[in-house]
Amino acid sequence: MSSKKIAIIGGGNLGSAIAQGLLKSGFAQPADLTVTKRNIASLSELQALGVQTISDNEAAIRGAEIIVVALKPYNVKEVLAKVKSAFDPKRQVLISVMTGVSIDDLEEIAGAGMPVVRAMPNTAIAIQESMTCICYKNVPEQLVTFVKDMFDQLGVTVSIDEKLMDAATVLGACGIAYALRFIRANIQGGIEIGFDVKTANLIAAQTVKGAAELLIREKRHPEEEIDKVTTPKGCTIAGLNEMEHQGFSSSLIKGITVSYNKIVKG
Ligand SMILES: NC(=O)C1=CN([C@@H]2O[C@H](COP(=O)(O)OP(=O)(O)OC[C@H]3O[C@@H](n4cnc5c(N)ncnc54)[C@H](O)[C@@H]3O)[C@@H](O)[C@H]2O)C=CC1
Ligand SMILES: O=C(O)[C@@H]1CCC=N1
Repeated sequence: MSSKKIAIIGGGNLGSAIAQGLLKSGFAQPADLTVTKRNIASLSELQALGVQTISDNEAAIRGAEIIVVALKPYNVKEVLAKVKSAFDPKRQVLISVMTGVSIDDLEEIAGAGMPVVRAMPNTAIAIQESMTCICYKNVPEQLVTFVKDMFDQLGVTVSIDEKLMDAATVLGACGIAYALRFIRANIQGGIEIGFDVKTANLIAAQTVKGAAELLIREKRHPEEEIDKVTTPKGCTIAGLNEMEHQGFSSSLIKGITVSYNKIVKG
């Protein structure tokens, strides 16, 4: 459990998911957590759990040692410029989960010498199942350990070079949406071949979970597992090949590169 005060600046989709994950994991107690948003009325779920929700970013930053910034990338400079004096490099660390905001930008925002972390989680952080890629600058060893511990409670972490952060955003954070769209298509197909939506949803989601677990637990390449399913002249290979004829892998690869170029080229 954390003995440090944590402020989440920007309690939107991701900021709120992080707060929920921190509480569910027991890493943070409600009294140690503050979440900010301009309109705090929509944070009633967190309020009910005992989390402090305020619109005063400056007070939240001053009162915390761990500052997680989950604002939109386009308004972070404007929002945090007003509260720059609240950052204290001697006792705080700034963790940004924002897309495309570099460590250099973050140092400019919070002041030179500020320990800075870029972390790229995904929305499964709310249920402690995030994939979180992390890089650090100027962060003392014990704070690196603290930050890693924190995200380890919220899923799986990997430390990467900052130059891979945009790629991590696409594969890990956008990846949740790609996976969900894959599941949705399975549900649509499942209904067409006879299932009601609820049953199709369960079968599609549990099947994807099982496929992912085979790779994670057994550390295998997907094709090794696919070979076990594709009976010669069988229905699996017939369906898979038709999917490839229709551009299945190609469309995913193209989508991933379009998402990536959207971040790096705008
Ligand atoms: N949603 C996702 O799956 C992921 C998002 N990200 C990044 O996280 C950041 C947040 O994304 P979302 O949560 O999706 O966006 P969001 O729009 O849901 O959250 C941003 C929040 O900041 C609040 N806000 C705006 N001005 C504020 C101010 N002056 N003071 C306090 N709060 C203020 C907004 O009301 C909003 O709730 C973005 O930079 C995004 O790139 C990163 C990984 C995954
Ligand atoms: O779509 C976006 O811009 C953000 C970044 C990663 C997930 N959502």
